[in-house]
Amino acid sequence: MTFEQAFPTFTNAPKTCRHIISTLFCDGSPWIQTEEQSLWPGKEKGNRKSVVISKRLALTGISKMTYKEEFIDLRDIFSVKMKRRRSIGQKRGGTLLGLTVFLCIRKGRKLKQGLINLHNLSEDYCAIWFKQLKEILNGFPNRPKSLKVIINPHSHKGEATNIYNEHVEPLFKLADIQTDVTVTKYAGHALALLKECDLQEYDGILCVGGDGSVSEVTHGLLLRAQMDAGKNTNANFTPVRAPLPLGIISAGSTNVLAYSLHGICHPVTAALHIIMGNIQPVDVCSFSSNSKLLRFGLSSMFGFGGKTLAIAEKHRWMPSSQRRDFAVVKTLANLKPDYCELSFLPTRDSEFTFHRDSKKKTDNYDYYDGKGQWRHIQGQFLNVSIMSIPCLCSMAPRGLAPNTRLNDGTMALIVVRNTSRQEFVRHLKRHPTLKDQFDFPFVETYLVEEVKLQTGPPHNFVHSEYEQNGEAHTIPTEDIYSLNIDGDLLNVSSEIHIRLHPELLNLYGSNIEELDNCNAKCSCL
Ligand SMILES: Nc1ncnc2c1ncn2[C@@H]1O[C@H](COP(=O)(O)OP(=O)(O)OP(=O)(O)O)[C@@H](O)[C@H]1O
Repeated sequence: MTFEQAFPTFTNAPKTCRHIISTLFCDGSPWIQTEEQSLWPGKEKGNRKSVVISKRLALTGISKMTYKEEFIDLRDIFSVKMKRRRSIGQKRGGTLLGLTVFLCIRKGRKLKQGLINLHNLSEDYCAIWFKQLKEILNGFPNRPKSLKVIINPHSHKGEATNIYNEHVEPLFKLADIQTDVTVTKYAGHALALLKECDLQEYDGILCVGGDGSVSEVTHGLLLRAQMDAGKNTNANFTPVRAPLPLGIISAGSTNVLAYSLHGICHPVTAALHIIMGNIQPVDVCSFSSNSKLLRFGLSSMFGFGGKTLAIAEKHRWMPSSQRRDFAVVKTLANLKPDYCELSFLPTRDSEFTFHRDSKKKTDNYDYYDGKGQWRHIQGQFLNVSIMSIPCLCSMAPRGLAPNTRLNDGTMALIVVRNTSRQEFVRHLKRHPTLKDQFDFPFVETYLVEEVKLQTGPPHNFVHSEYEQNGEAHTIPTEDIYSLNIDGDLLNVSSEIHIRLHPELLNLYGSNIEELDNCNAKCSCL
């Protein structure tokens, strides 16, 4: 008797489901070639494979299955559970109904949970399949068993804990991932924790929060790696890679890293990337001053970006969405350029790009005449951005730096020279549109490996005033300026040296190549 004759209801199930079930029972070798994994191997009825599989299914005694999705493969499974009927309040035992297989399903950039119910009343059959599936799941690389979770309870609208408890923790439980949760009590708590906790207990770190929290955890994790490797961070050192991958559950207002990584802010997608062990290496920058390491980070802004964050931080009492818009408007109202000297090393293996008429730059430019040579520019700048990731966010769905990638070994250096407020606003307003935000004569972009940023000639210095014998005196003090590093504010007074370190950090996630298809809308300009 064929399988179809034995179990007529099963013939209506999607072919891919039959394919999955069959692969579970190929003794010793549950795998089918890649090209066959996403589709039923034989389209024509009665071919050799389908007959073999049908026989196997007949032997297993599968009586019924339900599943709506198509095109899945074994690697999409992240959990298997025994399915039992239990009366209300009953916690153990119950009548066995079969197995439930949990799957990760991709819908565009989103990942969601799916399931297949395999109905079978035999304890013996279910025990065998359960064991075999568990073995398969344990064999997948990078899937974490234990995570250190760090939650900032104050991020954005204070929703981080809820987001974790409602959307993430149940999935981790389903996937049998152990978690050790710390809810931070003060700014800098995550950094202190990562400096001293025993990381060997964990397979990965998870940060639930906004950009500032992610930045602190990224820095903490990389700093810890340097401490463990005995690196002297006060010299021009070559950093070692972070020991554990980092997962990000976005709970902030802008969530630049989460957007750049997942293309969307969706806690379930982020959680499933972690569960499935999807790893994406990213390039990281180190920020040093006077040969002293200040910070590891992924993006930085000086000028408009730094001042906006400084104002936003001073108005933390405002709701976060209003705070950001308020800070943008206030900084625009007082728009002033800063004098700045920039030295940079263009990327060796890629042409740096100009987005303005190069003829107009002859007065300021020491033209690049070979690869690997330092270049220098100086003048009055409204904003300088240095970014090792594309920095996607709702205000810039294609990215603040769409000309770089997560791990392409380059940083984007974007320089906005002094211009009128009106022109600068035009440049900002292009970020959420499909128009090129760099196509202005006052904007220049380069792909670089290293940057030195020096600001504030004597006439720009901050002066402190005092009175002596009735006379007013001024003392020039150091020029302190605000640097926005991944949404965290850093006040600096001397030259900043920014170096790129390719693939220094592994993140749980995937690479988003099709940036232009993102439909997010601007909310602040
Ligand atoms: N318990 C805490 N109390 C106060 N500050 C905290 C606490 N935990 C973390 N922080 C700090 O809060 C800062 C901002 O956090 P985060 O970026 O997560 O929120 P946000 O600013 O609301 O989000 P976004 O940056 O997306 O607007 C971080 O720099 C972090 O160091």
